Amino acid sequence: MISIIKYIKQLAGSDVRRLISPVILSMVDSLLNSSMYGIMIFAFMGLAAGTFTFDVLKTYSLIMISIFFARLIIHGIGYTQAQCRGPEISKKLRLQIGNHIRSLNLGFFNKNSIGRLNSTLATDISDFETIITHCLCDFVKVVIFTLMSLIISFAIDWRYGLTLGIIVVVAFPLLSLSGKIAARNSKKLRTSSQNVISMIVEYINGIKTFRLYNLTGEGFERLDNSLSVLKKESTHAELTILPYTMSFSTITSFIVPMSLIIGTYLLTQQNMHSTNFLVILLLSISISSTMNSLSSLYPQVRSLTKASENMISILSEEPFSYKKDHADFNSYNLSFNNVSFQYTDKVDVLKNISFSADNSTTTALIGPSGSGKTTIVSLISRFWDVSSGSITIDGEDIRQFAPDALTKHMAVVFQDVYLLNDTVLNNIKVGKASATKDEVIAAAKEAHCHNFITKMENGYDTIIGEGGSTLSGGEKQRISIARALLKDAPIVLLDETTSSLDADNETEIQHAFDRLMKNKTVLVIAHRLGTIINANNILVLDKGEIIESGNHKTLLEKKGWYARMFDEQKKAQEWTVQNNIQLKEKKYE
Ligand SMILES: Nc1ncnc2c1ncn2[C@@H]1O[C@H](COP(=O)(O)OP(=O)(O)OP(=O)(O)O)[C@@H](O)[C@H]1O
Repeated sequence: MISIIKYIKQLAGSDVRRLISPVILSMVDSLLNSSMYGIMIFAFMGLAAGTFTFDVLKTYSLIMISIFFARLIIHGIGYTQAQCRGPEISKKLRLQIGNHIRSLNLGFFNKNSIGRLNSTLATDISDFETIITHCLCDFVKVVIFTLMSLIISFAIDWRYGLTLGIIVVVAFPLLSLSGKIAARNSKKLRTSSQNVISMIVEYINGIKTFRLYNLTGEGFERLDNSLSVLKKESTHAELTILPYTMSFSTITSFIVPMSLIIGTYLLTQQNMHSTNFLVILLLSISISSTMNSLSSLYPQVRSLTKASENMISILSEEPFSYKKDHADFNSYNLSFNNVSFQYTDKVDVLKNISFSADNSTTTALIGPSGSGKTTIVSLISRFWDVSSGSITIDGEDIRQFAPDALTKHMAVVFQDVYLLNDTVLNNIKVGKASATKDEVIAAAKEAHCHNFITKMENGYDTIIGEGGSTLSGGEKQRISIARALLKDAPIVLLDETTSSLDADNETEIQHAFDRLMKNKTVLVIAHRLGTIINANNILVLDKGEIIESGNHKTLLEKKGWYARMFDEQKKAQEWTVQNNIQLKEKKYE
């Protein structure tokens, strides 16, 4: 239990103080509840002694009514506080974890499955909220009431107190064991449920592939297996804990018959006052039912162990370090200085990369698949940090700046465009939250998406499905170009931007790019060499190294990889044009 309190303290941070008040109110409520039994003893004693007059009855009734209303108010305040503060603390925690994840190196996502993150952000935090909102106060109430009942029972008769004490001492280790097992089971259960979530996410994302390869339904063994494991773990968790909780409940149920036996013995053999006998019976019924509720409450509280560890392990991931929250540059000259980079510890994905990309210039990155082009772009956005060497903007190492501060100066159009499940308007406004509708429309026109947007059911107010599922690849890409145009940032990073655009639109889109790239520091990844002929500098990458660099003319003169590829692409293009002409001629024959 102490470990759970430590976890709550660690996760709630300074807000843990806000939980003290509802916990104290629960304690007071429980103390007042126990005090009713004290008053009952006095009342019964007065009755037996014949001193129970109408005035005494009035006094006792007044006290009882006052305690009743005090309890009502205290319970109401404590309950309301817990109900309000629990969700507030967990909301803060959710935001804290979300913001923390945002500040991490993207390597974190290589190590952690979507299922794990999903389960932590949804289930683990919800469980934490349930514990701090409901279970914590209830648990405190039960413990205080049990302790007070023990004290009262000793006050009535030490032999009765001792009997009750022995039952509690025998029962509590069982409860403690059930808590330990619940904590252990919850580790396995949570891991299995994380696997199931990962599989479901994979299943939904890959539904097309699964359907094409008949992997849906029973055939999709991975999801099927993970569901079976979850079912097995859930059953195992219930069955392993059951003997302990049942034994605990059985022992606590013995309190009433044991009290009856010991009470009768004390009454008949030891001359105990009959009023005490009555109080013993009433008290035993209350302790028995209160302690019984612990059998489900305690394992529930202990199962928070794994959930807390999951959240703490995410929060203890080292975020990107930086010195400055803001980045102000006089120029946007970008420079790679002997940059090497590894995603994992072993393989150098980039080796000693050095180049400069100055203001108002375009630098093109080309090379075979896996040569490191996307990695270079990701390093500039500080998705990752270099393993050695440095990247500078205006002579300043980008590691000095918070990633958010850096990306404010960048407009990025990546290969895999992510669109929000929101209106078209808001999706474009991602580029500039303060943009007016007119500005959005102007950007959409420049990116050649205005026409298809206005043909949609609600125009700019049409909701795009999750991840842009209702749009074609080219449409998604044009919306992402509109975003970048709206942002109008001084550094432009383009990755495979023309790959999903249809041929008819490509020239027009190229104009939009020219507008986007004008007077900017541009880094563009391209596979079609025809689009980068005018680039100021072309870097040819192979296996993480720059094997050639220069402009189109000098690279052709070198007669190396670039010249060979350019020649091949030109021939392929001529061949396609030739084929198209022949096909058209055949059609009209
Ligand atoms: N998140 C990652 N974790 C580990 N390795 C990665 C990761 N992303 C890329 N790599 C590896 O780094 C190397 C360079 O990848 P990168 O995506 O930069 O190549 P690229 O030139 O952009 O390829 P393409 O033209 O196919 O997009 C590849 O070997 C790739 O497998």
